[in-house]
Order: sequence, then structure tokens, then C-alpha cells
Amino acid sequence: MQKLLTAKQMRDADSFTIASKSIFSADLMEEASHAFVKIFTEEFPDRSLRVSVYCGTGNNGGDGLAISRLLMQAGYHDIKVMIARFSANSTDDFEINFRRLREFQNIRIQELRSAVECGAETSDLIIDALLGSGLNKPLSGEWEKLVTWLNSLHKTIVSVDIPTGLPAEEGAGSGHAILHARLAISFQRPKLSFLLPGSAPYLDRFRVADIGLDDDFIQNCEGPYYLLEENDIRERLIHRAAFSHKGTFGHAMLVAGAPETMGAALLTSRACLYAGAGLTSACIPATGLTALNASLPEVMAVVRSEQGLPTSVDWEKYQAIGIGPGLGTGPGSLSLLRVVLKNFHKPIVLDADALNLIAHNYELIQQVPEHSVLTPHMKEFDRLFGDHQDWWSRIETGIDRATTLGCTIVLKNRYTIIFTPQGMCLFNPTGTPAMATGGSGDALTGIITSFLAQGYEPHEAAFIGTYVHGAAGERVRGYVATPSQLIDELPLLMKELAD
Ligand SMILES: NC(=O)C1=CN([C@@H]2O[C@H](COP(=O)(O)OP(=O)(O)OC[C@H]3O[C@@H](n4cnc5c(N)ncnc54)[C@H](O)[C@@H]3O)[C@@H](O)[C@H]2O)[C@H](O)CC1
Ligand SMILES: [K+]
Repeated sequence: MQKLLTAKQMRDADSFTIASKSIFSADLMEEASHAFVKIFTEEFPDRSLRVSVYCGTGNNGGDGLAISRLLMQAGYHDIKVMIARFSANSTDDFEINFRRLREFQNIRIQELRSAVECGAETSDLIIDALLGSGLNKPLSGEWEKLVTWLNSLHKTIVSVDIPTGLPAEEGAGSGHAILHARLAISFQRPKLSFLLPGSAPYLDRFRVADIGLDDDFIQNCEGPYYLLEENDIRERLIHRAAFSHKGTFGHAMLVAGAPETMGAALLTSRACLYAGAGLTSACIPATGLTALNASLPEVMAVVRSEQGLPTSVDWEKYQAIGIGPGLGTGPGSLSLLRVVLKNFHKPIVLDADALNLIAHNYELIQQVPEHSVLTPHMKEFDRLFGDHQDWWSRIETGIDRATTLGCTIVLKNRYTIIFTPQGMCLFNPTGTPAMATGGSGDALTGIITSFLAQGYEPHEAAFIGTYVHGAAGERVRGYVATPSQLIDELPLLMKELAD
């Protein structure tokens, strides 16, 4: 897994690399600019593109100047450089690159003292090297005017490192000018803010350029933030050994569904089965029995009575329970949740209405077995732990609650965030907007419960489950990836990852 850094830590990694490799900081800037140009030429190979590069006078601007020079060398012949001289300050590496660029003939450089001097913008594409990770306050004055004007042009904008005005960590505050980039080519690691929904209006997509910073230093930096990678799943997902039998892979029970929401029980049970549990049982209302038997012959039923409670259950025979999808929040469901919490003492997966019931009966949180996995979406998270104004504060709460409760919390989003009892905060990269459809979460609950039953540590079950859930959705390749389609992809995907 990749360590994710704050802007300050990235600067430290920068200094460490310069010292340990005995190079000049301008060399690192050159390296970063090469890495940017490599990706840029893959994305925009047409050398006849008219490109305007807007540069500040800090190191982000220095990158912009070096990038302009390297693009000319790569054959882009129509390049215009606009330098925003809104302050008297400039960095040494900006000045070095300014001198290098001026040695080039045919380069058009214009210096702006104010945003109104911009004139007509006839380029096809704009490179944004105005401000980068050095941003220390919201944009105002000439910066705000320039960024607002650039946004009004509705041109393709490619940002160097980060869109100008977007904070690197806590995400965008509302009401401030921030450049809207089609693509950001970020150095060494994605910025934490890219992984939070607040960046969505300002960034369509990002790619990461390896600029040669010291990887050991980065991985050993203090801090809880990580990005999951495919390799993490490959390392963890076990190969199914010869002589395995159904008992090897555990017995999972899904407590889900109500007469009107049996679909949730079917989806979560099917996901559990397809993710590899040796045996899967579904605790459902009697009215759902025909549907279950007809659609999932592999799954066994534990029928709930009129009052919502199952008759005699041998709790010991289950390795894991997942509870919540489509359950409802009526008195019967509350009694059912109480029965499960009273009788089952291994880690469980709590989702949807199970979380809503706990939110309204918070004393129940004390009875949740240690190391359980909670899978809230944003609203369920806030119902449980209180309202939050932004995602950064939600992250702080997630880290705090996961450690104090000793649970893993899976906060579902485009980049689902997993908080572990050890205090880690991992972002899952897989998934697609095609999965934004009812039932996706039910599938995730089934998948994580399945891995729990198969004997994975609960936080590992959350890592693997969240990753394969998103990756399976990507494999559907459709405008919409229905939960059923996603579940169908699981066995083959997991075989590829395990072998
Ligand atoms: N390790 C790396 O990631 C590398 C990064 N590089 C590039 O360097 C920038 C960061 O450069 P820095 O000089 O620290 O800051 P900026 O260029 O982003 O900003 C310049 C300057 O502007 C001032 N400022 C901040 N906020 C505002 C504001 N709201 N209004 C006005 N002025 C503001 C402040 O004084 C800043 O110092 C990084 O993004 C990369 O592009 C290296 O080139 C390679 C290694
Ligand atoms: K920028």
C-alpha cells in the first residue's frame, strides 16, 4: 500500500531526496517536469496543439517554465507562457528556469501584473502552473480574478501537481475560487484532497507522475493515510489449496431483508456465496422463502417468525454474521439485532438498518463484538457519530471511533475509506460511478461477511472485500454496473488475484 502524505511531508521528502541523492533542487524540478511531460504527451499527442502555460512565481510556476521548455523540445511548437507576477517574490528554481526558457527562441512569454492584462485566449489547452501545494490561504485579489476568468473560458485545463486554489489535504471550502481542471498530473502521490468528494467540482481525473522521490522515506513517514493497491490484495487473498472442502471456508449468515425488501437479502447472500464462503445461510422472513429457494439454491434459510425472531439457532456454527441490508428499523428488527448481539460474540458486519438501529439506540454499540466491521455510507456515518460539515472532519472522527471502539469502519464513497482499530486510514481506489445504484452496498456487506467467515482478520476482510467489490464493478464496463452483474464477476476476478 502506498503511504499518502500531507503537503508538508511531501516537502520533507523533497528535501530528503535532494540531500540523500546529492542533487540540486532544480534537478528535482527538471525530473518532475520530465515526468509531467511524459504523461502529457501520452494524453495529448497532437504536437500542433496551441498550448498556453500559466505560471506563478513559486516552484509550481518553476515547473511550468521547465515544462514549457520540455514541451517545445518534444515538438509542441505553439506554446505561449503567461507569468502571473502578482507578488515581488519568486523562488530560486523559478528564476533558474526563467533564464533557461528565455534562451529559447520562438517562445512567447508575457508577464501579467494583473488579471485584466490577459487579453484574448486562443489556445486549445491550458496548463495550470500558477499555484501548487504551497497554497496557504484561499485565493483572493488578482489570483481569484485570474482563476475565475480561466474557468469562464471552459477550455481543457491540465494542472501541474494540483489545480490552483485546491488545498492539498482537507478538500475545498465552499465559496472560494478554485481552478477546474480536466486532469491533474500530481507528483509522486495523489493529494489527499483528490480522494475526497469536495474535489469533484474542480478535478475530473488525476494521474500520478513518479518524480524519483525517496520511496523508503515516504513509506516511513508518520501518519495514518494509505492508498490500497492491487498488490495488497494479491498478497492477502489465499490460493485455494488441494483437499479444501466447504468446511475450510466457513459458514456465514446474513441477517437481512423484510417482506418488501427481500432483494437486499438475496443480493447480500449471493455476494457472500460468490465471494467464497463455504456455506451461506440467510436469516429471512417466511414470505421470502420461495424467492430464496428459487433464486439461490446454494443458500440455506433460517426463517424469522412473525415477531421477527428466528427460532432455535445454533449460533456457534457460524463463523461470521452480516446484519442490516433491507432489515427495516421496526421493533422486530431491533429485537432481532439485540438477539444477534446477545448470542454471537465473534466479529460481525453491521450495515444499513443495523447501523440506523444502533444510531437510535446508541447503548447497543457497547455490545458490538470487538473487531466487528461497520459499513456506513456518509449519512449512516453521521447518524451514528454526529453531523459533520466536511469530509476531513469525518476522517478525524473515523480514525478516533475505529480506535476507541476497536472496530473497522468502512465509510463508503467513490474512494471508500477504511479505518482500522490500529488507527490506519486507507483509501480504496477501485470502483466506478456505474456502481452508484441501489444494492451495491448490500453486495459489499455480503462480500466482507464472506471473507470474515473464511478466516481473514476483520480489517483484512474489509480491505479485500472493498477492493474486489470496486474492481468487480469496473469489470462490468457498463454505464451502470448492477449489483447482480458485479457479483457475477467476483469468482473469476478473485481467481486472477489469488493465483
Ligand atoms: N516534492 C514535490 O512535490 C515537488 C514539488 N515541486 C513543485 O513545487 C510546488 C510547490 O511549490 P512552492 O514554491 O512551495 O509553492 P507554490 O508554487 O504552490 O506557491 C508559491 C507561493 O505562493 C504563495 N501563496 C500561497 N497561497 C497563496 C494564495 N492563496 N494567494 C497568493 N499567494 C499564495 C506562497 O508564498 C507560496 O510559497 C509543488 O506544487 C510542485 O509543483 C517541485 O518542482 C518538485 C518537487
Ligand atoms: K497548479
